Parts: sequence; C-alpha cells; structure tokens
Amino acid sequence: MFDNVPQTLEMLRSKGKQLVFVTNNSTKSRADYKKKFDKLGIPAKVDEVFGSSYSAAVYIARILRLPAPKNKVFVLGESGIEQELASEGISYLGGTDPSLRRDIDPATDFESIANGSLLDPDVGIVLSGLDFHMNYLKTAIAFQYIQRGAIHLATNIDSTLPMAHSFFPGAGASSAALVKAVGKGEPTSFGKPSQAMMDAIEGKFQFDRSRTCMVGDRLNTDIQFGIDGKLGGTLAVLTGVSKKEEFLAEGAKTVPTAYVDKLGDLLG
Ligand SMILES: O=C(O)[C@H](O)[C@H](O)COP(=O)(O)O
Ligand SMILES: [Mg+2]
Repeated sequence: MFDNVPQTLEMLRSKGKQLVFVTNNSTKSRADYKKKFDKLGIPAKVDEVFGSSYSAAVYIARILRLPAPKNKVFVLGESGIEQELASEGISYLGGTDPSLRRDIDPATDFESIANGSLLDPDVGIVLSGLDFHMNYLKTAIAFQYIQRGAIHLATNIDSTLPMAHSFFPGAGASSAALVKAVGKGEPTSFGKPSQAMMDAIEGKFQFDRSRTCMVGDRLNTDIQFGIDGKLGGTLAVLTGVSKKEEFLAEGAKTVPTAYVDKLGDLLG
C-alpha cells in the first residue's frame, strides 16, 4: 500500500469530499472489500465500494430485467459475482459450484450438454468475470447457453490482472475462449472504462463529473476512465502509472504520490 493512504482519505473526508472505491476485480464483493479495507486500516463503508460484480448485478436486476422464468444467470467466475447477484435477488448457478470444477468427461458430458440434461432451461444470461477455476467443462456449458439464446455479459474485460508487482491473465483472458467460440466479439461489460460503469456510478452517487477526479494505477483502465471526458474531463491524479508521458499527452494534470496532500487543493 502507498504511504499515508488512511491520512489522505481522512483529509479528503474532512474537506467534505465524497469517496468512491471503484474496482474491476469481480472476485470480491463490496462486503469482501470492506473486510480488506478493515485489515489494511483504511476507513471505508460498504456503500462506498463500487465493483464490476455489483455493477453487472445492478444492470441485470434493474435495467435488463429479463422476464421470469428465463432470467437465471450462469456464472463464470468467483464468489464476488455470486454475492452481488444474490444481493440484487438474482438466481444464479455455476460460479463456485464444486461439481463444475472438474475435467470434462468426454464419454458422458458432451452428450449431456448437447441433449440439455446438464443445462438449466431457465438460464437467460451468461456472466463472465475473473475466474481462477476456468476449465473446458464450464466453457462448453456457457457456450451452449449462449447458442440457445442466453445473453453474454462480462463484469469486465481487462486483459491482465496486476498482482505481486507483475501481471497475470485478467478477466478478459478468462472469457477469451468463450468469446472466440461464440464469435460475436466482446460481450457488454461493466468495468472501467466502460460507459456502463460510469453511468452506474454516477447514478448511484449523484456526483458532479466536472468536480471529480480519479486515482488509478493503469493507463488502459483507470486512467482512461478519468480523462476521456466522462469523468472530470482533463483532471486526474496519479498514484503510480507506468506510461506517464502517454497520460500527459492526453492533456491531463498529474500529481506525484508524494504530493497527494495537494489533492484537496485540486478539488477546490
Ligand atoms: O482482470 C481483472 O479483473 C482486473 O485486472 C483486476 O481485477 C483489477 O481490477 P482493478 O481493481 O484494478 O480495477
Ligand atoms: Mg487497478
């Protein structure tokens, strides 16, 4: 963690600034993040967290509103997605179901998927996110649901996951096999820097875009979200970005982490 994060957040709160913690990581729910913040000593409320799983669940429950009974969600991902779907009252299957965390059995599974006996006829949506347990069986089932009319949505489509000061396959890589098999391009996704995520955050928190700035860690997601005219236009604050020149070329102002105490001045 960067130095002085709790102090910086406290300073912002003391100036009456509204804080929203935005993450594309679908493996954790807002409640999971609250626990993580507690462990790190960062004061935060569950309601201040906005994740891609929650964003997708809100879209499915409040905007898409598929008519029952064909409104169940087949999940390709971890418990964060399941928790947020449950919080919006959406029925789901797949996800962390241990019976699907296995190799496909060619002697039986192809037939059972093809004849529908391994499928739930009420699935109307396939929702994919970062999946630490990807396998052929789940991909094949998801593919069949989509072939039978289910809508493919994604929490987010990041190519990589930054971990341990390196990069690993991200949510977009998790669903890449499915996307290739379906052949219709990327699914609608709800993470940064999508307009869907932006609209959802703005809808929930009612903030003024022209007086908003975003602190992020990557040019391809967080930073674009901050400068592409959707969030504050040209102002963003960096806490560590590898391609600073590219960011500057976009006309953004930057503040090194060491001067993050100026954040309040920037926000006025
Ligand atoms: O692949 C992903 O899902 C993302 O790379 C990852 O979860 C990071 O999300 P962030 O919290 O940085 O938005
Ligand atoms: Mg990030």
